[in-house]
Amino acid sequence: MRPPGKGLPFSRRVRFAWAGVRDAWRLEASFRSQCLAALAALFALAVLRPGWLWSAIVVVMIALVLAAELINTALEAALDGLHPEHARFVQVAKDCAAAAVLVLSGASVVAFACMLADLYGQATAG
Ligand SMILES: Nc1ncnc2c1ncn2[C@@H]1O[C@H](COP(=O)(O)OP(=O)(O)OP(=O)(O)O)[C@@H](O)[C@H]1O
Repeated sequence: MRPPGKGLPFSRRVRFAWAGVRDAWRLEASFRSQCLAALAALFALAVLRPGWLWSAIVVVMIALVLAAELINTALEAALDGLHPEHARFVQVAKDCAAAAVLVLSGASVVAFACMLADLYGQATAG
């Protein structure tokens, strides 16, 4: 027997995914901050016009950070629901998921700084 929710039309699955984004926005202050930082970075791309390659790198980094935060939120919600009591394995799982977000956030900042350095180098060379 097919599990409920499987084989639904694409539009229904997009609605489920959008509901997940709304839940993360409602529940997680860090997701809201990351969305605002992403908007600021996209605005910077629109103003600075660093070229297709840098734009692609920045957009991919934004997507990775937001996706990692969504997975982190999903893991936290599942663990809190399934095992609300204090447990070492919950701590390890939550801390590792948070570390994944931190690693990607740090890499994003470095990539953005490299883009700015490259643009500065081009501006001062010419
Ligand atoms: N049930 C638990 N058992 C053991 N440690 C836990 C448990 N719940 C939370 N912790 C510890 O407390 C920290 C904070 O947990 P919490 O669920 O508040 O997530 P958070 O770090 O605030 O994440 P976010 O800011 O993304 O919501 C976790 O990283 C973990 O180390």
